[in-house]
Amino acid sequence: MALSEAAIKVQAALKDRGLETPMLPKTSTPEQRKVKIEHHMREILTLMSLDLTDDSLADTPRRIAKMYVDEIFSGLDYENFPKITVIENKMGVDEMVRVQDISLTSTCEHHLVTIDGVATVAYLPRTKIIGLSKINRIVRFFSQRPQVQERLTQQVLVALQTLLETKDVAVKMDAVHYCVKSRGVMDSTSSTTTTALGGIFKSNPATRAEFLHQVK
Ligand SMILES: Nc1nc2c(ncn2[C@@H]2O[C@H](COP(=O)(O)OP(=O)(O)OP(=O)(O)O)[C@@H](O)[C@H]2O)c(=O)[nH]1
Ligand SMILES: [Zn+2]
Repeated sequence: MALSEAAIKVQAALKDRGLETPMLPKTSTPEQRKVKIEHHMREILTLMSLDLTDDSLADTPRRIAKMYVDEIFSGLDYENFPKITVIENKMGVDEMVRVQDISLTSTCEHHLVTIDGVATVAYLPRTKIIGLSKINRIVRFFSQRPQVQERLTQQVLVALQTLLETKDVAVKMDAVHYCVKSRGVMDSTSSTTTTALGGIFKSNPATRAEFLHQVK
């Protein structure tokens, strides 16, 4: 399948900025990847002494393979980049558009456990306006990769800057990392905030404050 124009542009912009997820070129189809992942998962679970003949466990390797490729890591494949609707700003909107409390579920790339949080995204329209749901979809696309929160925040910023043809975009994320909560230091109360500010959100203290303070 050919990549969409939006996917090609965003991929190039991330590469340019050194913000792309470290990835190798794909040499197999999603179906081929699932078959191989299932095989390796079977090995891993068996090594952990689980009896995969048990009816509850029997399909776990296949489920994990499907979940990785089609769901939680589907954002590694630009063929899954959302269909983007951008329209000309004919009505001359020049005030901040902000979408808040976008739910965000990602996976930490160091431990492959859940990152659970919310994102807020804002921009100042110039020549283009984007369909609101597309902002949520872009957050979701980049969340569906192994991630560090800092890179995830930056990737959403650069994707939107590219599609909206303006630097004036801001992204904030608050998330709980289960690698901190359910293992390791076992801290169940801390959360992490990251921001990525572009254009006027970075340079103008009033715009920056308007964004950061109106975010809960
Ligand atoms: N900056 C950043 N660090 C992260 C993120 N997710 C996980 N980490 C951290 O990545 C680090 C990996 O550290 P290591 O010392 O190699 O791994 P570890 O021995 O499992 O570390 P502990 O979690 O301290 O047990 C840990 O400090 C994690 O908290 C993230 O999104 N951003
Ligand atoms: Zn982790």
